[in-house]
Amino acid sequence: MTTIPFYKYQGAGNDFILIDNRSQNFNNLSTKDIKKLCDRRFGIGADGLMLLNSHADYDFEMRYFNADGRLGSMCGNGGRCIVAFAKHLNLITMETNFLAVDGPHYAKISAEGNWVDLQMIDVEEIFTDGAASILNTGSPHYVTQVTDLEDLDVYQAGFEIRNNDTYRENGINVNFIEDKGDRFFVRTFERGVEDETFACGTGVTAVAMAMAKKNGKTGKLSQPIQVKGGELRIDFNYDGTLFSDVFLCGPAERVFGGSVSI
Ligand SMILES: N[C@@H](CCC[C@H](N)C(=O)O)C(=O)O
Repeated sequence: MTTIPFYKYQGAGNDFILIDNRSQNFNNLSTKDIKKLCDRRFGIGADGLMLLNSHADYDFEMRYFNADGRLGSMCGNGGRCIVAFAKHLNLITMETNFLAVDGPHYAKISAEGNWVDLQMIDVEEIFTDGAASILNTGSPHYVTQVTDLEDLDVYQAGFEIRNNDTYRENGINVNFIEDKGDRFFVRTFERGVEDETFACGTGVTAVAMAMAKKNGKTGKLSQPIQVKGGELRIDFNYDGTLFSDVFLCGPAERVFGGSVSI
């Protein structure tokens, strides 16, 4: 039996188990272990689990697993939470450069310590699938506009798109948007959780980019986004071809800590 000290964090309701693995004691967690730890009835409960590893060239390395226990692609809200965790561990102060699965990331933390601006990868390619936009912001996303998002069955609609002939094999995260005038309201069905989550950081980043392109907006842009778990903001530059200087900004809070035996 292994005892694992952990912390639970959340960023706009997207929640994660954080484990300090600088000792490398938890390298061998299996898919089954991670799935159980993330289970909301038989485990701690979370949308994903992250190991914070040491790295020779960066402040730390983020290794992200989805709630199904499998290695995920980039998680934006997870990235913001692991930065807050690194600060809690006194590994960093107000700024950091760390490594994630999609490459290096820079982030800065607010003076209060519970707000993190995380730089995301530059994006150039946006494809279409009917009226939907398809893009990769570190994770693959399908972005589609709807009316009356409050009443949409996001689980059913997201499940059908994620499991259709085009996306079944590799999966995709499905984001539904309603334009509220001063902000977008977004709900996401997440691959790897296989359910709706309260927020998806790479998802809202994809939404901000897809909608800027669709609405012909260029220059230095700042897009507020409302999700089920709170408010996020995407700051970026768009020259009509490339999205650069992209920052996912929002809350990242420690909820509780403890230890668990598996
Ligand atoms: N919640 C995440 C997205 C996590 C990655 C995703 N589920 C996948 O592997 O496709 C976020 O905040 O970006």
